[in-house]
Amino acid sequence: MAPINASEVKGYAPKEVLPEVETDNGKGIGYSYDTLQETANFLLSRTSVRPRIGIICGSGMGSYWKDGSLADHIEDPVRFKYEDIPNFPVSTVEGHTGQLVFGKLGDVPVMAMQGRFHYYEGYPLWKCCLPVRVMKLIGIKVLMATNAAGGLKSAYKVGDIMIVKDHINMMGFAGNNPLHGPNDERFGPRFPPMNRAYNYEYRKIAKEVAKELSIDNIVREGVYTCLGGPNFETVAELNMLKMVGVDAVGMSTVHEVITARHCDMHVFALSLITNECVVEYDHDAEANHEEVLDVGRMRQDILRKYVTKLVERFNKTLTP
Ligand SMILES: O=P(O)(O)O[C@H]1O[C@H](CO)[C@@H](O)[C@H]1O
Ligand code: HPA
Repeated sequence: MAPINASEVKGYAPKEVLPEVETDNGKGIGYSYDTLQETANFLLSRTSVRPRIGIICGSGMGSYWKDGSLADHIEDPVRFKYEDIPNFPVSTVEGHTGQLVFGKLGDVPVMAMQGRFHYYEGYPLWKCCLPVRVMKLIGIKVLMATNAAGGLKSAYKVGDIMIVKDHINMMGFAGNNPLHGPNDERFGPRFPPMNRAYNYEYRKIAKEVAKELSIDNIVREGVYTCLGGPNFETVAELNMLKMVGVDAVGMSTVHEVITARHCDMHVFALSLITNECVVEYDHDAEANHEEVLDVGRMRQDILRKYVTKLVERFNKTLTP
């Protein structure tokens, strides 16, 4: 039988368009501390902003809709396209602009990622989380991760904002973890605890601020899980996740949080519920990325105000 030429198979991406899976020149999994320090030094030498809070803008939040998004409201911005940053991956998902923005949100210096990296794009988890380690090396103390997620808990409505209380690392159950491979103690310990991953004080502040802004009627608290994607879930998969206590489903964040906690950053995370998870068979609705982006746009003003206030409050908890 004649061998199949993979490049002629429909849907096969030729090697040159796939992101490279890199292994630090064969020395191990992930980039070395020194390599990431080079990336941090590159950024620090090109901006005078010294952020202590790093924000990851999820799908439709700060990435896609110009002028109203969080990242577009950062004052005195210094922007770096991902492709211009040494060792950085590039964003390939619609709604993820692909740039780092340094500047001020309210009166707080921040660094925002306008677009994140996902496993389904072809990046290994350690590479999806590389920016978190770079954040650590530039002096950031708090990671605020935002994402778009499907609402699994029946009480959740599209447009709700869920404060993440905890996560279930489904990909980790199968041995896929951003910390897989040799451990560099300069980042953190071999066996980091994860029972206090989502900072209790920040969750409490987030509930108070929701009241102050009169958005407590749409702010919830729940458990997030990340699946590998890129397909949305089957009915059976969603029902299984519901049974084990998942409230919202996405394809990101969990590995970023693990990486941040490993290197002792404080973590706060928000999910914007962009669609209802379909848990019955006799239902016509189908999850789709356009709806995810549309709901991001619908909520961008509220999210921007909420995140800006949270950043101001979290910053007050940090010692000068
Ligand atoms: O988690 P973020 O990046 O917000 O995006 C979510 O939305 C996309 C699916 O529509 C997936 O990338 C999923 O993870
Ligand atoms: O329903 C979803 N499932 C997985 N990821 C998602 N990201 C936004 N919505 C969803």
